[in-house]
Amino acid sequence: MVISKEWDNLLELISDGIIITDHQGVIVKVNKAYERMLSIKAVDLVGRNMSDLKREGFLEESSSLKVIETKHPVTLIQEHFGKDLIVTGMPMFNEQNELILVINCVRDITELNQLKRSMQQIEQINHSYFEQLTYLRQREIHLDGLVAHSQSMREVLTNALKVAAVDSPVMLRGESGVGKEVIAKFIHQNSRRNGEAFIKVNCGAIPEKLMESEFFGYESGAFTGAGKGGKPGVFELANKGTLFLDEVGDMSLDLQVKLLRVLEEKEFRRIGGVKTIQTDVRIIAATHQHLEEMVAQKQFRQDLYYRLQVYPISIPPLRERKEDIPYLVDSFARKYEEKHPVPLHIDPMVKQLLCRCDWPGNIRELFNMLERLAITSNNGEILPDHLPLEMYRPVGSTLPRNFLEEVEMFEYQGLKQALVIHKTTRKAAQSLGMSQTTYVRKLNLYRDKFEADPKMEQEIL
Ligand SMILES: Nc1ncnc2c1ncn2[C@@H]1O[C@H](COP(=O)(O)OP(=O)(O)OP(=O)(O)O)[C@@H](O)[C@H]1O
Repeated sequence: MVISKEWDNLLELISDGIIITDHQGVIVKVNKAYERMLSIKAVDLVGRNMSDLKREGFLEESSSLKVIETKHPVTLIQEHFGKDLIVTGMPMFNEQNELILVINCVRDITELNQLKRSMQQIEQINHSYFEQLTYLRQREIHLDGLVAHSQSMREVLTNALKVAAVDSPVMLRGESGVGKEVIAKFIHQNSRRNGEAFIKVNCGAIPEKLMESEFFGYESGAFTGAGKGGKPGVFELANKGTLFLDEVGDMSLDLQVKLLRVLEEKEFRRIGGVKTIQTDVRIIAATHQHLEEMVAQKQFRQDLYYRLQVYPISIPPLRERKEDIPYLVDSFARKYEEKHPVPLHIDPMVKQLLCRCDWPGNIRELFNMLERLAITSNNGEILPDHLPLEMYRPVGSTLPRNFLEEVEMFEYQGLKQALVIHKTTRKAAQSLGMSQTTYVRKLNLYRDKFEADPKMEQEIL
């Protein structure tokens, strides 16, 4: 098959490499772009069969041979002489539908691939910079004493950082003492409002009658006892800053309506005042209550609930992130040392023992206990035997040494717990579904095994 002069000229104008074979795979045309791309002369290829070139290792795959085999277009990606190539082979048929030529279009995608790899590297670098940035921002606050070592708390901080970047209301959920206020401050410090006021109102602590004036302030003479010159409320004080509404579930329905109105209209009036005051505050609410149930029972307004619940963050209880405890203890010690002349040394075994407790009062309870221990310790040294008896187990003989003893210790705690609740061994045994004899035998056995001073424990029981 001979290619006409016009076609030949045309093929030389194309910037992609072109290599054409006949229906048997014999090369009939190689354009200049192909020669340049693969640094090869057309005369060395024209007249050669693709099957021979493949056999000699010139190429691994031949699109021409594949097209001849299938009679369909074929696209291959090949590495050829150190270059990444994309090759598309197209069949050409005569009027009798017989294959006469295969036209292969070859494009060098080496640079494109390099670009793709560079892009991927840049993306990876960007990602690691972002992670480092988040980490550094968290560390900065960590230096303020905020501990977030556990995975769950790191997720809380990541979410808090995300929401800090916008102005939406945040709802912090979590048991008492888990650190809702700490996270509220963290959000404020990392928001554009940092540097402006952070005002906290405990909605559960202020008598209902005073709540409205606490929120919106009053003008002089607004009511009996209103001070001269009036007083600004928290919405004025927190202007441009953040208003932290702690225990928002304790707010009266009446005040809920007023709060919702301010949030929607962004303006209010002092009690007894005529002037409308514009307000620009970011609301962070917190509660340990089940607000959804309160909404169902009409104790909390649904519209306010949706308004505040735009971005909820749940802070897990300490018992679900005990790995934070040793770091919290260190954080406490650092804070304590800032205020007291005596350095605090907390024995590592104390940290271990503290990790065994469930801390229903969460971090507040942990810190209160540490404070008590720090005060009662002689020289700032806190040792295991300073801990309350139910926490303290002398090292060695009485601490579980293996899995079986761990299980026994667990069983022993259950036996004791049942006795505390049910008062008599008969009822305790009944509650655990065992006979009184078994109960007493196990209790005595474990008591001898795990208690430093069984007599003392007896008194407690
Ligand atoms: N992640 C933390 N790192 C260090 N200290 C913390 C952390 N979380 C809480 N604390 C400390 O624990 C104590 C209780 O925290 P906070 O007052 O924020 O809890 P809360 O959930 O707001 O409690 P409540 O619901 O009773 O108001 C504070 O002394 C606080 O500094």
